[in-house]
Amino acid sequence: MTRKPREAVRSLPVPVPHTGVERVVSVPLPTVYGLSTAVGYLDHERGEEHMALVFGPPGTHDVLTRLHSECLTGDVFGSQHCECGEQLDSALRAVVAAGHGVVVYLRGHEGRGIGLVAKLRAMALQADGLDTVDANLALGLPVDARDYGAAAGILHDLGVRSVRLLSNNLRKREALVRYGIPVSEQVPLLTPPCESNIAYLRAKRQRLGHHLPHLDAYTDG
Ligand SMILES: Nc1nc2c(ncn2[C@@H]2O[C@H](COP(=O)(O)OP(=O)(O)OP(=O)(O)O)[C@@H](O)[C@H]2O)c(=O)[nH]1
Ligand SMILES: [Zn+2]
Repeated sequence: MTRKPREAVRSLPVPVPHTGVERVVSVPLPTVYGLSTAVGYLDHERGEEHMALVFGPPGTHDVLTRLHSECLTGDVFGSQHCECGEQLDSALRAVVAAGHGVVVYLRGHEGRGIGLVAKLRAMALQADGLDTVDANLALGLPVDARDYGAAAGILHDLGVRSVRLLSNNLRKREALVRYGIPVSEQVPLLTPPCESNIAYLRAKRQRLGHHLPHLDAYTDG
């Protein structure tokens, strides 16, 4: 048998899953959506905490998965500046309807990675007329500072090897693939716009490239 030289093996372009997350605890969590298992993780690389809600035995391939970026205002307080709370609700319902799946709740992603108070400052600038991209830039902050290495590490730890990703954000898909989790399908998570968030959703579509085709049905005024 011929063996490959070590250097050749090392240089293969295999995506490496993030290894900096540690599973700390796993506990049954009954929710209004159904019984889940809450799995707590520490991301030692970034000093962040994350949680995965697992419904059923998740399976290994084509697992219906939501990577949800924390949004305190939307997820907890029902803010209509954005659609995060409604997306979280829809994602949990979709996973439960499918019978199994995973919702990874990414803390440290708050405000697309700039943090809660900076996000509130960006929202104040939007109230003055800037859009969601220019508001971050006006604060001297990145438009999107999120990293998905921890998410990939969490999925890997849960035994998930490929996903059907509940998201309208093509960058999430690309990031997961880069971290070694193939996306077999991108499942849209569209919410009906309201007066308070339609301009924000349009900015997400035009400037961040989110796939939001349903907005075509809504005209100005
Ligand atoms: N900086 C900033 N962050 C916001 C704003 N509104 C919501 N967010 C944050 O945006 C994050 C969600 O990102 P989005 O770009 O809305 O959506 P996404 O998660 O990339 O895409 P989907 O998977 O389709 O939901 C959450 O962390 C929110 O806290 C805003 O006006 N400014
Ligand atoms: Zn939000």
